Amino acid sequence: MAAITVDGLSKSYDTTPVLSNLTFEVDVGTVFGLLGKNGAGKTTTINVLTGIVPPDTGSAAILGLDPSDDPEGVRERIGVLPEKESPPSFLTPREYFSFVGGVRELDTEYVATRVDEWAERLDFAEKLDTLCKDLSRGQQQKVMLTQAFLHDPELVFIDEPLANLDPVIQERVKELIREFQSRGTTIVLSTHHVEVAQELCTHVGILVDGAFAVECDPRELSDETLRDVFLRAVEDHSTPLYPEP
Ligand SMILES: Nc1ncnc2c1ncn2[C@@H]1O[C@H](COP(=O)(O)OP(=O)(O)OP(=O)(O)O)[C@@H](O)[C@H]1O
Repeated sequence: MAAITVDGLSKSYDTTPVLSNLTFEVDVGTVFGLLGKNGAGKTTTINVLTGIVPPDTGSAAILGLDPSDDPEGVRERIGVLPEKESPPSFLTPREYFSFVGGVRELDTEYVATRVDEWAERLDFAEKLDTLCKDLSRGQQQKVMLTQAFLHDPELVFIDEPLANLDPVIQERVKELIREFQSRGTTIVLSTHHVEVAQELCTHVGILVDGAFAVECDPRELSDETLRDVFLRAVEDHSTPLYPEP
């Protein structure tokens, strides 16, 4: 069963095309990796699928809902960790989670229990009552990851899940992603960490010129790594900065 169906999606900013007839499906319970060079359109894809940005043409179904027609309905059902997002500087993590719990109409005790569990797993319990402006970038990332999963959504979009996290916490986040996947949660992650995508993803799409140049199951690669596949797909032949005279 498909958690996400994307059909002929196109999006331009002014006259510059970013997505061109992008078509794909993500099955329920998949960890789907969205790969591509800087500016390839990964964040734009997530923004269209989460109802933040309207597409020019094409359609998408997210858990059966159209993000253009019912963006609130989509956002209720999914979790999102957007790129470059921080928790509000003027709230503590605990206050922020209570705010998110309120917006998502979650039971107060349920939120308190989930927050304690995530703070324990990601090692930020001692920072729950510190203003977010005084948290490190990694601690802010832990808070943002927690809010994305707080309501135990069926589908979660994460832009760079491991950004700013130390190697110990990176391993714990990978464990958490695997745990959620084994319970049937669908996870879409956009990342430049090709090795992490190879480790975690059950499917990847490599965006080139607005559509997937390659779609594959990285676990099935035998002769080459996902990095090799990526480099071949984007064919990045750089010229020397200082050519031989
Ligand atoms: N609001 C906007 N207005 C105009 N151009 C935009 C806007 N948002 C993104 N773009 C452009 O669209 C292209 C795709 O951007 P996007 O952020 O989707 O790429 P990305 O694959 O996520 O890149 P990165 O890996 O660098 O984060 C870029 O050229 C970017 O400059």
